Amino acid sequence: MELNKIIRDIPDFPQKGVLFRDITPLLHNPQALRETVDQMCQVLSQFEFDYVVGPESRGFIFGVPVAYAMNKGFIPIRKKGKLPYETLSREYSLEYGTAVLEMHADAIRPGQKVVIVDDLIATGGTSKAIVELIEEAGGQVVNLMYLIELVQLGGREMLKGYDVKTLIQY
Ligand SMILES: O=P(O)(O)OC[C@H]1O[C@H](OP(=O)(O)OP(=O)(O)O)[C@H](O)[C@@H]1O
Ligand SMILES: Nc1ncnc2[nH]cnc12
Repeated sequence: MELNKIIRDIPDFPQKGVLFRDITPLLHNPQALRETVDQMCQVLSQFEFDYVVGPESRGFIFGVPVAYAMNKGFIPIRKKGKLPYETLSREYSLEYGTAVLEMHADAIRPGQKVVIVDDLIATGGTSKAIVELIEEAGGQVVNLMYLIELVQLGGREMLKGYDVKTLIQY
């Protein structure tokens, strides 16, 4: 199944000049959803790790089923003010704005290994902030896994030195 054919392009969303890659048709299609999660698990099966880390909101969509299928725990990264316990936090910039991400301070113990799962890497700003949160907690990022890579936005360069895997490149 060609997953790239099911992703819908929306010009000028959420602001002028951004070509938004809409994954909702892929989520709507049971076969495409299963294949996406299965392919992510297949790639990640070569790594040893303790947790899947995924950012709100779209990182949750793929991160939790991957964690479930691989019998791992899931660590949510949330936008500022949503996590109830003590947090670590990082400001970051996006293709369309800036924000603050947080992780629970006790989510990762020093030496634990994690993979980051998200729907898409654009500038890499979100993922860089997550890597910094994980490393501040003493964790090690062994892989970063995405459905979509927007190559021209340079996310890979931002994450130089880390192992980035993507299923579809634009
Ligand atoms: O590589 P970057 O330039 O950081 O961009 C990628 C991030 O942007 C999107 O999330 P967004 O912040 O739009 O939030 P959402 O998942 O709640 O829609 C996407 O799901 C990634 O997390
Ligand atoms: N162009 C884009 N399409 C979909 N999600 C995004 N997140 C950041 N940039 C994006």
